Amino acid sequence: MSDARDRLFADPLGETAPFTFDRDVARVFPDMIRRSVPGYPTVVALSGLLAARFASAGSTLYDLGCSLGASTLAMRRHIEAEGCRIVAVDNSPAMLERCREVIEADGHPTPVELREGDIREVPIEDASMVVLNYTLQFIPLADREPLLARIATGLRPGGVLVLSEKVTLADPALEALNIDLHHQFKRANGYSALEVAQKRSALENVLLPETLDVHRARCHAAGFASCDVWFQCFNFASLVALKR
Ligand SMILES: Nc1ncnc2c1ncn2[C@@H]1O[C@H](C[S@+](CC[C@H]([NH3+])C(=O)[O-])CC(=O)[O-])[C@@H](O)[C@H]1O
Ligand SMILES: O=C(O)C(=O)Cc1ccccc1
Repeated sequence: MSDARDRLFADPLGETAPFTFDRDVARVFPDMIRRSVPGYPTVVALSGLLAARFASAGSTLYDLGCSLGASTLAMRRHIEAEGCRIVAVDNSPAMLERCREVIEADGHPTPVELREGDIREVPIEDASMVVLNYTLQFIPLADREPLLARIATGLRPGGVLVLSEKVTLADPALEALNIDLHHQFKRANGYSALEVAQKRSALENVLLPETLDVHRARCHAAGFASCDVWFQCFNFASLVALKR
């Protein structure tokens, strides 16, 4: 059921409406994100290893913009510390409904609390790990630093933020190359040129990528002691930020 093929942009749409996380997207989401985001399966799986390393006893791990719970499941399987729980948040009712089914079917004993809400408003408390896997890119630019500052405050000393994003490159030749390679990746995964073009137009002004320099500087400004890239594939990167 969750392996339904993404054909949402396959037929000519005339004017493409802005991208939203509705019921249609939720139905095909695992297929869509796997075929669209180079490195996604690796980043999600390795988020689990980071959970094994960073989860501390009695703490909360947050999955902000959890979609169908892929990062939550990866963390849940790898936490070694006692008495942890996961709070997974998404503001799309369609995503959260399907996420609930996925989490229940998983049946692992670590408790997961699902919250339907805006990650800009959810309290972050007594956290050892916060994951923003491909979610900050949908938050208005002005709201990003206040969100990261609240995360830094809510983390325990020694805690970690995992921040995965589509990024832009300041060098125009590298930017053009990475966009081309990303489109080639999507074509190699079975998307037509029309699907690539229509989805790109739907994401305009919805998904706002920034440079890695901007992300690193914002993490520092928000109160993280250290921040850098641990994974990158074309114009998709994942950073860790550490709280001292
Ligand atoms: N303000 C917001 N508040 C709450 N949720 C939001 C907000 N804005 C967007 N979302 C949610 O963020 C998620 C982004 S997808 C994350 C993948 C997941 N992390 C994964 O590891 O599979 C990435 C992508 O589709 O490229 C969607 O489910 C939105 O509803
Ligand atoms: O598909 C794209 O071009 C993307 O940039 C990533 C993406 C993946 C899933 C939903 C929205 C954006």
